[in-house]
Amino acid sequence: MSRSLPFLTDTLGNSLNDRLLFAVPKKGRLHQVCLDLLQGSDIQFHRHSRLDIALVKNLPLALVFLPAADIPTFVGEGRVDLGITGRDQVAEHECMVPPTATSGVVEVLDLDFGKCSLQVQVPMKGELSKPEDLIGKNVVTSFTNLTEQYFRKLEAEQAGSATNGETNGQTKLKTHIKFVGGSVEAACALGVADGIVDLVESGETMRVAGLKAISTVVASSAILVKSKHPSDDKLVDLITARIKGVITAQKYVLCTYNVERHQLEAACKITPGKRAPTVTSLENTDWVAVQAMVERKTLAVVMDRLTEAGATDILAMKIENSRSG
Ligand SMILES: Nc1ncnc2c1ncn2[C@@H]1O[C@H](COP(=O)(O)OP(=O)(O)OP(=O)(O)O)[C@@H](O)[C@H]1O
Ligand SMILES: O=P(O)(O)OC[C@H]1O[C@H](OP(=O)(O)OP(=O)(O)O)[C@H](O)[C@@H]1O
Repeated sequence: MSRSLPFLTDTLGNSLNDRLLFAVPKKGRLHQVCLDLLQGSDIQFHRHSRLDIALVKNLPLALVFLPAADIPTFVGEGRVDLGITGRDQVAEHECMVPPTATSGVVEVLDLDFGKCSLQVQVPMKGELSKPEDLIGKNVVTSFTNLTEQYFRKLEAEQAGSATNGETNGQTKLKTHIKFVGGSVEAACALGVADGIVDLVESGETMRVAGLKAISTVVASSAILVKSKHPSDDKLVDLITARIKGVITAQKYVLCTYNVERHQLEAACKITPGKRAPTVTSLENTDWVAVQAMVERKTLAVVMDRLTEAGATDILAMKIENSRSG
């Protein structure tokens, strides 16, 4: 490990040179979920107020709190080894700074939260109904690079370009793309935009603003990313395994039930488990006890089907943590 960070060393009175640096969103939608994930992974730290760096007490690691939008830059340049951000932010960054052999981020893990889509939206009431209708008009977004790439392709396709939709950096874009840092949904009502490109999760913000989605630019979720050459590969693997364990534990529950042996095959088809269900004989009976991991979101239906298949004493238990190969 050889990184020279004199400023950070002075500010904290501690050396960061021998620590893996891990960037975490300092605010916004991903912040609290990331803190919960760190806690579940037993990454212990104390963050002084106003300070965006926290030393981890029980691992040679330091957390760096950064805006989600900046994390791909720091990780991509190898200034920070690991980070959590949205796939949308990585895509936006890579539009501007394409990865090379030595720079750019590597996706390590889909974290299964922060799910949303970057969508082209227009007023619900109005003449615009398809993305092509916005060509030559004003489009407001926080994702100017992805939006420019999207409309460049659309304009080229519409012009029947010989490049067959390939982007051409030299052609002047007809569509006017403007940046705003937040509250993008207000732009149409305020007359700044004819359409917007903004994130949609539940769709509530879009509906309340009187907008409808007409196309998807990128589907996103939170991801764990690493630099191309992290300072400590072993520690990256250890943190990845811990985070994966927490994510899996949140995604699954442990389901146990009793079933008569002649109904076991049908029951096991309902709960195949991650690898296979664990089956234990109940002493001096024709009954067996079955244990299997079940995806939390399918649990109610699985329990209904198990009951129909003759299972009884069905229990579902929260998994605190997990680890698998
Ligand atoms: N409504 C949402 N639902 C799920 N994930 C979202 C949502 N909005 C944003 N995200 C994800 O969170 C990331 C960070 O967005 P967010 O707007 O919360 O950050 P920010 O701009 O740093 O914070 P703030 O808006 O509070 O200033 C996005 O790039 C996206 O991946
Ligand atoms: O589909 P929904 O569930 O309504 O979520 C979408 C909204 O969430 C995000 O904004 P956020 O609330 O984070 O604030 P911002 O507008 O300041 O970015 C996004 O930019 C949308 O406005």
